[in-house]
Amino acid sequence: MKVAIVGAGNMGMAFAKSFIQYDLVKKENLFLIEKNAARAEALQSEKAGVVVDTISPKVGEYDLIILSVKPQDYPTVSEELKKVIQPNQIILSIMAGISIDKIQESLNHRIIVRAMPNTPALLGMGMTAFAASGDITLSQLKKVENLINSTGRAVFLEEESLLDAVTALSGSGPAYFFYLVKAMIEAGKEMGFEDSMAALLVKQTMLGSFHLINNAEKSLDELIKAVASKGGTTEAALKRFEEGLLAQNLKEGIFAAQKRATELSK
Ligand SMILES: NC(=O)C1=CN([C@@H]2O[C@H](COP(=O)(O)OP(=O)(O)OC[C@H]3O[C@@H](n4cnc5c(N)ncnc54)[C@H](O)[C@@H]3O)[C@@H](O)[C@H]2O)C=CC1
Ligand SMILES: O=C(O)[C@@H]1CCC=N1
Repeated sequence: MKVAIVGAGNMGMAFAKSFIQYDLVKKENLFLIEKNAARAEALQSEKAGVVVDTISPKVGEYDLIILSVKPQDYPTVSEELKKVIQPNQIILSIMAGISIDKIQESLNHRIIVRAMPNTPALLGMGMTAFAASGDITLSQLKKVENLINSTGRAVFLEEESLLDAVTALSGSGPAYFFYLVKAMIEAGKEMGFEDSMAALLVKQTMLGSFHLINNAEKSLDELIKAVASKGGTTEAALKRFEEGLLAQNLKEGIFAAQKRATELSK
């Protein structure tokens, strides 16, 4: 398959690297359109693919075009892209908040897949949800799904409107996890540990706990109960979290992310 990527930044390249790793796309068939000169030069020197800095008619030769610029940069991109796009090309957008309708209208093009990945895709451990326009064939959809599967797990959504919630939950989710880990490491340092020791204690705890969620055959409440002894230390921490409305604040943060995704589509 021949793939062009408009915006070879973090997510665009996370995708590209997985396609190459699983031999779904050959480097000579990977067209990287990257506006930032320093970034383009770095991609060039690591021989990541065929690197260019602007959208040209050559883009029309690729089976799939991935849109991975920031939503704010999309108007400029669509202006250029609509001049060169060919009717049989598949568009895969990973941009937050920009609807299939909007992409169809701005590109005057029908075949659109809209996906929301996350950064663990860098390690082939991403979580992506995707939806598609009614105009796509099953064969085209399967081709895109096969590509996304190389970046981790993928789920198809019948309802595109759920993608803003996906963005808030799994798209932004890695940042929430890093935020919690960072706060725990900081607490460790304030209690007297060296940075590296605090980080080790927290990271191994998060890793082991994640595997318990998947393997212990217990609900999250049961797992919490198994740690929190009556009158003990965990209970003291959980009580403080409840007083500070930590769970509620987390949920409200996620709802704010969903609202922002919806705003981006306007
Ligand atoms: N970073 C994340 O965790 C996730 C990001 N996304 C979406 O992916 C998209 C990209 O995000 P990131 O990779 O984080 O951003 P990024 O800033 O790393 O990458 C965007 C790239 O697009 C390039 N660019 C901007 N305008 C261009 C143009 N006209 N032509 C060619 N290249 C151009 C920039 O120079 C930059 O390298 C966004 O729309 C975001 O909503 C989706 C899921 C997760
Ligand atoms: O923060 C953002 O807007 C993008 C979408 C999901 C993760 N990063």
